Amino acid sequence: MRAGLVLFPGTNRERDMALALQRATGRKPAMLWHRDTELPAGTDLVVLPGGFSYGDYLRCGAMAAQSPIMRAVRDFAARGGHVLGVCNGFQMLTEAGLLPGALLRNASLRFLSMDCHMRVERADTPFTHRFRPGQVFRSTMAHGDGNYFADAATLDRLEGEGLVALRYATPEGAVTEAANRNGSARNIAGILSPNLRVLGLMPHPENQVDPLIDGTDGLPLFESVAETFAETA
Ligand SMILES: NC(=O)CC[C@H](N)C(=O)O
Repeated sequence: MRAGLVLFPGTNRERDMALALQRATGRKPAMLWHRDTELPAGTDLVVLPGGFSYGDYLRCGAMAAQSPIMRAVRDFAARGGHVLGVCNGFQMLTEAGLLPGALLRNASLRFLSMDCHMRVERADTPFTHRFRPGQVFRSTMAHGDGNYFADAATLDRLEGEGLVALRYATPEGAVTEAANRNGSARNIAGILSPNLRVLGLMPHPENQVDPLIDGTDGLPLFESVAETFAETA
């Protein structure tokens, strides 16, 4: 799999993300710069990693969504390309109109840096097929603006079309208010585009890809997308 990892001024999770992709695919991702106007030929997956792009000025992800490379990312997605946005990357995807809704300030108005658990709502997508349906996995949240919001009609459509990929849940898999630390609508942690090829999620699965650091709960996500492109390994 040929992955391209986009760096913006203020991105800070690119090394962890690069390592996660390398572990799953055996290949280093291409490091791309926000001023680039084209993706490398043969790119299978574009990854927008976490951080504080442009210092979170205006709104998280708002300025990144206007950067030159995002035009190429939009075109790539329109041609059916696969895109993964994690945390600040998810915020960019909503700001760029590639996913619906918005990430508002956490309900507590505090930056949250803590473990969380997610339940896999769809295990038949390019990003999740190595999980079992309903599987709960542990991850980490580290954000000030992770409170997923969309109007009721959009939420109903997302649910109706099966585009909610991940929900905050207890370790036992119960979708409760207490498990939803940032206040996201309907406990939504991650959503998909209608063609299932764009995934945005707030927690950081790239934190859990090494048994010696914090376990490997996040690895199936990267292995799923790597397997999707096994033929271009
Ligand atoms: N870890 C991140 O990507 C954080 C995203 C964004 N800067 C926020 O605080 O919400």
